[in-house]
Amino acid sequence: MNYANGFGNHHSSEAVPGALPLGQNSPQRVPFGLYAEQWSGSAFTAPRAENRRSWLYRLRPTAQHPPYVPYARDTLLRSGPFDEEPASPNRLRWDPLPLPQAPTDFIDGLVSYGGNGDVAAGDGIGIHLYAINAPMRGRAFCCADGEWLIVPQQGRLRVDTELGRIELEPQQIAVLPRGLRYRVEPLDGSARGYVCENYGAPLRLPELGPIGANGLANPRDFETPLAWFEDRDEPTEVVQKFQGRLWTMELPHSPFDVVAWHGNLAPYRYDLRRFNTINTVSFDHPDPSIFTVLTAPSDTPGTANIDFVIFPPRWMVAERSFRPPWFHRNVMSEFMGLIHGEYDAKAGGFAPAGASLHNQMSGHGPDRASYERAIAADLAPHKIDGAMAFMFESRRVIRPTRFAVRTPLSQLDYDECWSDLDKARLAPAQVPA
Ligand SMILES: O=C(O)Cc1cc(O)ccc1O
Ligand SMILES: [Fe+2]
Repeated sequence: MNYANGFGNHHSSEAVPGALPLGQNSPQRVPFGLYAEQWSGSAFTAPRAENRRSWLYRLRPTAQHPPYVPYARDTLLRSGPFDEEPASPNRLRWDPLPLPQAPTDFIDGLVSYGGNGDVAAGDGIGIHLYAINAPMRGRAFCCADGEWLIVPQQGRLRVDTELGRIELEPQQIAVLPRGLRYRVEPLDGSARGYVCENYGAPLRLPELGPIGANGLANPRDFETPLAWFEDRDEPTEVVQKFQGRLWTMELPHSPFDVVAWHGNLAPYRYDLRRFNTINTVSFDHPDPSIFTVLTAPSDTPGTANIDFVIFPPRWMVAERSFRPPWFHRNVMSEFMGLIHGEYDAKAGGFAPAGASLHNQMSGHGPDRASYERAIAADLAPHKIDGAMAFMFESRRVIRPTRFAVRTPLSQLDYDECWSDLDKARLAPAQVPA
């Protein structure tokens, strides 16, 4: 298809031969009278390894637009600071987000569940779900507040972006950099999924350390779309998320008019089924960081603004071990979603398109049924198959939105999944007086 491979590469692409200037970025006269525009995703002076920018050659400069005005429709999209509700030490879990009845496109079908940090400080994340049944017709979206990691759960999407077209299906993900304009179309009538909006440093591949040069998500499996454009003089509403609010303006033409581009700031997709999962071949359940697909670092080494972690199909072979996720309290906060199947720590209640939140230091772990099953299991090699769960793990407490707290999807009985775990048995003589 129309993609170039590799993570963070410098790509060059032209939808019309001869549109891309050679040997320089900004010639006195750009071929065909196109406008050269630099799109900077990092400070000019960021070190090379962090520096991200692309040069776009387009029919009109982005600068040519009327003023933005506040977006009039009600929206459940929220941003940091998340202060609608107190942060709660309680474990939270939600039933699947239903698909809409009325026609709803991607912009209006976004519902924020929570987040942390502050868009103004460029630190933290927003967590949204989408449930949609209509294309963004005559509309484009753009987020100036952060990059968007899109995790489809149901239904294929086509994401037309300024730099090219991405097709996505469940078990694939896309990352859309800050400032990119795009429109989303469900290809199967309706679609549903999760979004992590990252206000901080962009997502990148984790270090591999002693794993070596290969493994986990391999760079060559990341796909960036090639240049594509449309020359349509039809009114298009551009909705921009800026400092936590939506703004809108209308262009008399399509904003998808980039005929050629080159650089290393670009959207990309990745198929989670390509993940080279690494796990124990001896004993004990490793820390789930071994399943990190992408990480967005913070200024504290090894402590991510957000780690995107998956729980893909894999062989469980650990000997003499409790194989599911262990009981746990974590300084990092954990928001989980399920694309399909059953998650090995939860025999019930955690459904595809549902979600859970285990915040900093809240005790969590396998429910009673999963625990009983695991301690009784015959420890023959066993394949966890037909399931794909994921986690957005963040250094800061994830504060729920009002929607998340008040929606009837919120499972008020979530604590019950641990309440009937039996007490450990000691003989009276073993207990200190
Ligand atoms: O289910 C969870 O809470 C996520 C998780 C998974 C795992 O394999 C180990 C620890 C952990 O927190
Ligand atoms: Fe956990």
